[in-house]
Amino acid sequence: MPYIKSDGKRIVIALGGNALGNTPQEQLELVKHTAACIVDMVAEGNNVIVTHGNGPQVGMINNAFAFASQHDEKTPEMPFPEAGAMSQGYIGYQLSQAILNELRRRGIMRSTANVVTQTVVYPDDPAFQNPTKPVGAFLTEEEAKAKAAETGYTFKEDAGRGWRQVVASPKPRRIVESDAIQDLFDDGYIVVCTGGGGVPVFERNDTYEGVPAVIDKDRSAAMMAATFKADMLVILTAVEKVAINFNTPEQADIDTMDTAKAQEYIEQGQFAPGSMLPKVEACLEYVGEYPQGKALITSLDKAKDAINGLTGTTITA
Ligand SMILES: Nc1ncnc2c1ncn2[C@@H]1O[C@H](COP(=O)(O)OP(=O)(O)O)[C@@H](O)[C@H]1O
Ligand SMILES: NC(=O)OP(=O)(O)O
Repeated sequence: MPYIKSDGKRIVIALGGNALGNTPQEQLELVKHTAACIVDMVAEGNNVIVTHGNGPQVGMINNAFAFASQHDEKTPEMPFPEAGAMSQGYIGYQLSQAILNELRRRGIMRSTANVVTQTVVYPDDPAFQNPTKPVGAFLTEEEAKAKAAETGYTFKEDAGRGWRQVVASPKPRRIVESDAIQDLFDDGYIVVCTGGGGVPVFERNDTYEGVPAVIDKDRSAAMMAATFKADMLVILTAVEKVAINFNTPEQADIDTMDTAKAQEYIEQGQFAPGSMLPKVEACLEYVGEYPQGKALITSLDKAKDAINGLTGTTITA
């Protein structure tokens, strides 16, 4: 399908878990709505890069192969980096297909391009000593402890929502396919890439090598937004605005915050580690690197209004 090069805003979008759901079947349905929200932004003339999480999906693939290989000698074990690449592949396929279908339905002559992406991380990253990234399903404390005893995996409580396996989440340093993504973006493609933050790789002796870890997709999205000098980083999650005193009777939504105010709230512990804190930190990394940029945290449903300044939480330098 041909595409029209647009002169609108250049936006890097990071999709949260609620845009995808937990199973491929659930996801196939949910991505129709996700695609409609993305195409709403494209229809206004914006150029978008779409990245997405993969915590539940990479955990599911990893668990499935671990279980199957234990019970069937013909099924191999699947290395964790390959499980990450598989998650990027199938999520990217479903997202891209749903976006294409929505573009066609509305008669919009734009096209998608999917890039399975690798992200360089450093071997001496302290994250490797302290796994923090939740992957896979939510378990009860009893289930998690039983699984930990059986497999040796690490499980932690995830922001009051249950127990999940955790793996290391090193800082993204460089997107290997950055030039290709930038060319596709500049040519007007809706680029679906860097899913799950990209498959983490070490770069040693001029060679890339996969690492069993999961990068925070919001951090990789922030790095791309800064690298590509995107006008906006848009982090889409389940809430319309970031709040102080979240989930208490004193909850108050934040419309805008600059770096200094955000740091003050971080020091007060206003943003939960493992959920909202890394999103705010990702926004700060982006505006720190590219102060002309605007970072936005909002919900998928409010994305179009938020990029037009009507809602969401905006974070500026
Ligand atoms: N201060 C806060 N303001 C708003 N939401 C918060 C706050 N602290 C924690 N949260 C929670 O963080 C969630 C977003 O994190 P998470 O669900 O991990 O992200 P993702 O959408 O990427 O999967 C929100 O849906 C909300 O439940
Ligand atoms: N890779 C990543 O950040 O995934 P989730 O958003 O699903 O945790």
